[in-house]
Amino acid sequence: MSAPAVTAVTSAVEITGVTKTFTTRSGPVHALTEIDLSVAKGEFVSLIGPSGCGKSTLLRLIADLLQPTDGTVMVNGKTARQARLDQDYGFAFQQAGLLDWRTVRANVELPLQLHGVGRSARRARAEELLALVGLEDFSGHRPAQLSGGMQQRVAIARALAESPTLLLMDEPFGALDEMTRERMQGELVRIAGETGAAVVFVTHSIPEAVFLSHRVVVMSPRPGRITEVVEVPIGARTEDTREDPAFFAAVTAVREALRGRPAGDVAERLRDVRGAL
Ligand SMILES: Nc1ncnc2c1ncn2[C@@H]1O[C@H](COP(=O)(O)OP(=O)(O)OP(=O)(O)O)[C@@H](O)[C@H]1O
Repeated sequence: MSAPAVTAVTSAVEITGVTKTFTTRSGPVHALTEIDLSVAKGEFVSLIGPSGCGKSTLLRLIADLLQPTDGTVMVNGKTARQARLDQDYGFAFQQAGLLDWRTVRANVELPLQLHGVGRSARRARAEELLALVGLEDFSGHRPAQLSGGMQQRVAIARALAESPTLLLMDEPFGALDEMTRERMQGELVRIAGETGAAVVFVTHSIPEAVFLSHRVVVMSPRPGRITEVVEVPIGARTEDTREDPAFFAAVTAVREALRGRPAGDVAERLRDVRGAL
């Protein structure tokens, strides 16, 4: 008998037929219904939709912080639980969530320390990550001595500590001013590119979703479902990307989808824009 064929796992996340209903005192809350979503390795996908449509719930299902009522969530070809045990993903939230009494470097080292990595290896890894996020000169500072954007960069470095192949981010730049936010978006694109990590990113901002993502997943109000997936046909992101007609075309497509109108194909939309110029 021949050995079963070994198929390479190409998906970082594979969500199939997922429904999530919360049981509350005032009855069931149908947060998500019929969710199918696949995120390829190294792909950047944003989730966008009205408040309460289940974006954070979906992220928490991927992270195995919640279990689906129905359906399956696979991460790197394993169950979400196994992926959590294997530390396949890093998580970053709106609040940087740093420990004030630890130095910046000690914050980045924390997940490594919790998993028994030795002192010198931890330190070397933390220094490497702080350089990656441009904070090598601040490793001895306390979080309170840093700006909001710098704290968020520390949180990203910490999320990357164990070289996850998947980053789960829940509005990590939501509390930052617009200029810092744009700079952080540029940094994140670079970091994702350099580490090769797939990213699932929750945001309320259409331009942010478009700037960052290969695909933008648009969700409807409760019970949350995926109504459109908008492909963003923009190559390497640069300072000029936000002024590119392709960027505007993708922003318009996502906005239309959020309004419940068909987003259409962004490349076609772009041809129309160029034709009209
Ligand atoms: N632990 C919970 N118990 C009961 N209901 C919950 C729980 N967590 C979320 N919900 C409900 O599920 C729905 C989706 O919530 P979720 O936080 O995922 O939405 P969201 O799209 O991330 O919202 P926002 O954009 O406002 O952050 C909401 O109606 C919320 O009240």
